[in-house]
This record gives sequence, C-alpha cells and structure tokens, in this order.
Amino acid sequence: MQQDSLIRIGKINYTNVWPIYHFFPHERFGSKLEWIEQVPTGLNRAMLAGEVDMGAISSFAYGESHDRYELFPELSVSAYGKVSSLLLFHKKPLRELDGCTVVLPTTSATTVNLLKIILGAFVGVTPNYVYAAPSLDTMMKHADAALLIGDDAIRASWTDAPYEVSDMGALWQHYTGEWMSFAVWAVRKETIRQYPELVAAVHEAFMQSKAAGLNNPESIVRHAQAVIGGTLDYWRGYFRNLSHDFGPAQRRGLSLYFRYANELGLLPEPAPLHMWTDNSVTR
Ligand SMILES: C=C(O[C@@H]1C=C(C(=O)O)C=C[C@H]1O)C(=O)O
Repeated sequence: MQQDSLIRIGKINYTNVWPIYHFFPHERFGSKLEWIEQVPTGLNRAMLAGEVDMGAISSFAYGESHDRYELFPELSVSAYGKVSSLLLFHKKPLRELDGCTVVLPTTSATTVNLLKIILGAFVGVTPNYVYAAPSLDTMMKHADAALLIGDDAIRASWTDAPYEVSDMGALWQHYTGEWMSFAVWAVRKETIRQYPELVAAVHEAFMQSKAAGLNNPESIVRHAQAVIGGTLDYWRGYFRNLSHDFGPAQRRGLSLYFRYANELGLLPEPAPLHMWTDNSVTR
C-alpha cells in the first residue's frame, strides 16, 4: 500500500519560484511529500485552512497570520528594484489616478497592497480599487489602470498594448531605497511540532536545490523559454533581477512594507518576522 504523504508543500505556479524548486531532490523523500501548485492567493488560503503545510505564500498573507507560521531563513522571492513581473499598466500618469478605477488581480496579495502603499503613501492619490481575473484586455475595458503579477504580467509585457507600464519593484526601491520580498517560505507551527526532522530535511533540500539553481541557471532559463516562450536573453535577465535570499537586507525591506501596510490600515499590526531555526535535534 502507498504511504500517505506527511507534508503538503505549496508551489506558486509562476516561473519566479523555479530557481528554488527546479533541482529539488524528490527521490530523497519517497512519497512523504505532496506538491500543490496554485496561484499565490490560492496557496495563501490553503495554508490558512491547513490544507497546505509549508511553502511559498504572499508575504502579505504571512503578515496577516504571522502567529501561525515560522519563516524559512534564506528563502524568498525578492528584488532590489525592477522585477519585470509585477506591472501596473496605466492609461494616464500615476499622479492623475486619483478617483480613477484601478483593477487588481485576484491572484495577488503582496503586490496589490504594495500598489496601495505606493499610490497612497508616495504618489498621494486614492483610486477606486476593484478586483478581477488577471486578463489585461478585460481589465482595461472599463478602467484606467490594471495590475498583473507573475507569468500573466510577463506575457502582457510582450504584447504591444498602448499603455504606460510601471514596475512595482522599481517604484518601491525608488521611494524607499529598500529591497522588497514578494513571497516568503512559511511553515505552519503545527507541522514543525509534528515533524521537526522532516521539516529540517525539507529545508536542507530546498537550500541544496537553490544552490544547484544558482550554479546552473541555464537549465532553468531554457526550461522557462520552452514552457512560456520569449528569448533566452529575456529569461537570463529576468532571473538575474530576482533574488531568492532572505537575509538582513530583504528582512529590513519587508519589515518596512509591513510598517506602511499597518499605517495605511491594511494590516492590523506591523508583523514581526518569526524565523524558523532547526531545533529538530533537541525537540
Ligand atoms: C515576483 C513575483 O512575486 C509574486 C507576488 C505575489 C503577490 O503579489 O502576492 C506572491 C508571490 C510572488 O510570486 C511575481 O509574481 O512575479
């Protein structure tokens, strides 16, 4: 009889996480792990509901429910500046968006709130926000601006749509001088209590997978081109702009984001970062 999996791991179904997952040593874990692939908001909800035990979620979703999770150190989806897959398409300049309709994608939690911070706190405008599925043509029909994330943003950036395009990572860096972490690697506290050794082994495996990805980016670049399209040079540049680290610089940027989110009433408190440490030997 096949053994039921012990830990369910979320995988965001965008290329931006591939550098961490691509070389994961699946053979090491037999049938102990199950993989659940969804858009970020799907994983945010599933983690909260206990249907997924660990994996990448929107940093904002961690901020909303930080009491339930610990964060894997050195894993995130982050950037210092331009990201190329977090894009606002707009018909007029940002400072003219006051009272205008801005459409937000139902796939995102971090970036929709980042946009609210950028427009509300830095540009100084208050648009009317509505949510829709991530399809640029439909979103723009009755709106002045639309936000897209992940591969939806990448594909839309390759069309010759007649809009201005603003990169959310570049704007955050412009206004704050800081890094931004869009996704973090969260683990449910129950899972850490239940399977401390397995959680530690999965962390170790992700670190090895990430190191292998950094050593061999070309295989990820070629895979992205085969699956999504575009040129090899596009993907080389795309992955070069992303960082999957979660060190002091990324943590400082994310903490600043949480402070702004709290000041604007988007989060009930500026969420602290609870970092996981490997106590599996002493637990
Ligand atoms: C860098 C990206 O960050 C993503 C943005 C997220 C969000 O806005 O909630 C969540 C996970 C990340 O995959 C991207 O979508 O390309």
